[in-house]
Amino acid sequence: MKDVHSPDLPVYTPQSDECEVFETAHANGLPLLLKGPTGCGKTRFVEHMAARLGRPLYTVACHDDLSAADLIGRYLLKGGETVWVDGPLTRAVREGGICYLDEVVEARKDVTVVLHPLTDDRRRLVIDRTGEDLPAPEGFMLVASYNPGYQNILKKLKPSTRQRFLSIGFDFPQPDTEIGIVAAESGLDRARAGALVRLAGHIRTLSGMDLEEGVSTRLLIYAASLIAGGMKVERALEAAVIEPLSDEADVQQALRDLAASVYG
Ligand SMILES: Nc1ncnc2c1ncn2[C@@H]1O[C@H](COP(=O)(O)OP(=O)(O)OP(=O)(O)O)[C@@H](O)[C@H]1O
Repeated sequence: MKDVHSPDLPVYTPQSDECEVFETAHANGLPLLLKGPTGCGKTRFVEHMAARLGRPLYTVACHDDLSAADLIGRYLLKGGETVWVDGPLTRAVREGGICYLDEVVEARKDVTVVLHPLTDDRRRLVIDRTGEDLPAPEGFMLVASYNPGYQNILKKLKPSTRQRFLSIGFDFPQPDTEIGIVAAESGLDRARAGALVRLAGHIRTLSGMDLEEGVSTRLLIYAASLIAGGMKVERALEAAVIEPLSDEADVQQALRDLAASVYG
């Protein structure tokens, strides 16, 4: 395992004891589900932990067309011959790596059939097309994420799937932690990063009412990077916060008013 402070680890500031939970899950061969809003650090967390544990990481951004074959692999025609090509999940199993399924709830239903035997005590990947039945070696871990905020009734994880995973709930970091993250990622000073985080605090109290979701740490970093690069705060907020959050003129105006009250 790598030193937590090693310079080649992707930087991650913990929110709580999530690193210990991840490590223990990994040591025990248990799958982990990360729940939380977009852009709050889930992917960075997995990248950090995979590097820390010295495991290869295969990340798959799930979408509504993603099928089991996209994860497992398929036969492809190469130079007149048909050859089997492993998908990212199979590669992770063969190498004892970590497979991260981002927004797993988006994937097609046949994906669940593949995940179930991998996420209970069988820990096996069955590849019908090649007739292989691969036991997952020590080191292999399945991590999935989903955003409970914008799930609709049709797109929910079934209890039989959810209850195969340990779960960690993520949220936006505490203000002091978030200021540190925004400043470190963008190069902006802490005072100006602090103003952005204060604005975010106000905007997040609006989410659910006028906004589908509060402003992410990712967008704050974008805004901070623009400001650090010399752009005027007003223009940076317009491009990195107001336009990305809403298309509606009245909501955009409410956000501008909030910004004016913070920067007033
Ligand atoms: N705790 C943290 N430590 C360091 N950087 C962070 C942290 N949280 C967020 N970030 C920064 O915010 C950015 C967005 O985070 P990340 O991509 O991990 O979000 P996410 O939760 O995976 O989002 P999505 O669900 O949209 O994939 C990262 O690239 C990183 O710059």
